[in-house]
Amino acid sequence: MKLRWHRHGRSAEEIAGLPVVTATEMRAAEQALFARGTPSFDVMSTAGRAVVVAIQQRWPTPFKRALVLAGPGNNGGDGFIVARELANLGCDVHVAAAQSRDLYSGDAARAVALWGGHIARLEPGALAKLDEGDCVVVDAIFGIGLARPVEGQVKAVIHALHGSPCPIVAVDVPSGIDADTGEVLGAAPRAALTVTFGWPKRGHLLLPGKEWARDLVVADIGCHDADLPGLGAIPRVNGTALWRNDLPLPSAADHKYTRGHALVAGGATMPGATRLASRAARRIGAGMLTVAAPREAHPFYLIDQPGLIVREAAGAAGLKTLLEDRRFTATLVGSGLPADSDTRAMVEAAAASGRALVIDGGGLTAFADAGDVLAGFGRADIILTPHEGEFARLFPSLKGDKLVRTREAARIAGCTVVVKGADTVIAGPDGRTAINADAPAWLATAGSGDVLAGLILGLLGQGMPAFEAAAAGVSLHGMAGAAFGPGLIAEDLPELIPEVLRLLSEVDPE
Ligand SMILES: NC(=O)C1=CN([C@@H]2O[C@H](COP(=O)(O)OP(=O)(O)OC[C@H]3O[C@@H](n4cnc5c(N)ncnc54)[C@H](OP(=O)(O)O)[C@@H]3O)[C@@H](O)[C@H]2O)[C@H](O)CC1
Ligand SMILES: [K+]
Repeated sequence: MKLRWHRHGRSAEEIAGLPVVTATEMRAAEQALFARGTPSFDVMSTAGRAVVVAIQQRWPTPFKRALVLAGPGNNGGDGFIVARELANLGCDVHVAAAQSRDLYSGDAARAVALWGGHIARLEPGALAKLDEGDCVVVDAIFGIGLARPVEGQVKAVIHALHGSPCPIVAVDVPSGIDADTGEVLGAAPRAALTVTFGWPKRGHLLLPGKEWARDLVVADIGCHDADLPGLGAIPRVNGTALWRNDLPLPSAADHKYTRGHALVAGGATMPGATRLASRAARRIGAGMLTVAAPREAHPFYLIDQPGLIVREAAGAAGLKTLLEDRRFTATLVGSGLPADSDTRAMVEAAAASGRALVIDGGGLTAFADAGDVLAGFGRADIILTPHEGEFARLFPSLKGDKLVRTREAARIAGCTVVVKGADTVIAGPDGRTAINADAPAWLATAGSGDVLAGLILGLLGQGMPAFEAAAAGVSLHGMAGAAFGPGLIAEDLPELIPEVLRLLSEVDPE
């Protein structure tokens, strides 16, 4: 039984590269599996057994008791399989169901028939069992068939679960979490572990669903990627599988110029941000790094990075002149710059130079009321790195979940878009999309975004394709944050890149 684990807040490498599907895509793949001759009830049985194996792996000491909460559909059916399997292992299993035995149909009815035990009503009273402790709760109320907000008795049960010391294992999806968007519809239990089938669902990786699902297991139930309709356009879990082959690593033939000359537009107001980005670009391998800044700002940039070049460039005209030097391979404009017309002009000058470009911070907000100008840029090697606030000001008309909005922004702008957060989404204008699953919460510190912009610049400057540079930058940023952990400040991140690259080089790229 192949189970892929993604422990919450830890590396997602085990699920990296996997398609991230919607309920509709999952159902289509399920049908393809059935069409290949696999009986649907066998798939349900495999799904139920996978939940039990995951529980055994997560909690090696068997629970004395289990309380299975079963809904009216096939998610409930899975629950009855789990109940029987746990009972066969000697666990004292109790089942509470949303409807009586005779109302079940199809595979779920077969699963109910195989459960010989008592079935209580699904109501808060059924949770009394938990008071005895040493009990696991199996949430098999709703899965990908959730069709509307949870209410009534089910809502009351979910509320009564909050604060229970007994861990909750969600079957497929925490009941009440929209599998496509990660939204909480009415109410949902906070799981300790979620076991899903085939592939991760969008709602497992997007907030808030990601926080409700917690540890995630993806169980193989016999589906193949080829069963998925429109596989090429389906988002993927970010990780080395998406960018490793394009990661620029130096060879004996390299020298500073072949490793790319990156340029960062710097100012006098927030030089710290520009310095963090510059340091990160150098740490990730840019052969040379120049900060272009007005003369009065030069002392800020000369203090701590002797290897960094500082050139005078006043505004867009100065930047334009500098970029006539064809040896510059990529530019970053915005980190540490005010959101004003000067900055906007510098972004436009950098875009007009035809060089790969990262637009961050003030460089984005400078277009707050002129999103259509950004739309005119239309180049995949122009990478926008907004956080949600900046995104909302740039694309105020876009609605829907983060994945849908980011994709649409990439399509509209014709650029690569990285919308940052605990569930960062990377989207290319060609429709390729990745969701980052393992950014540690320690990254929520000032300057962290500037480091990310610098990492992406450094990779772009070395000639890495834009989508891969963005995806790799986000991953490496997360790996550095995880490597440091508690007490992380942005200044620590660039200095951890060498360790992250060393670890990567030790991992065999199978
Ligand atoms: N994907 C796979 O490969 C497999 C999935 N399995 C499991 O099956 C579920 C999906 O089962 P499905 O029956 O389609 O849907 P659910 O069980 O998730 O829920 C649907 C039933 O729940 C009712 N419903 C939906 N929302 C609500 C609500 N807010 N309040 C009350 N009732 C609700 C819905 O009723 P309708 O009135 O809308 O018809 C349905 O009765 C999947 O998640 C997996 O766990 C297979 O077992 C294995 C293969
Ligand atoms: K569930």
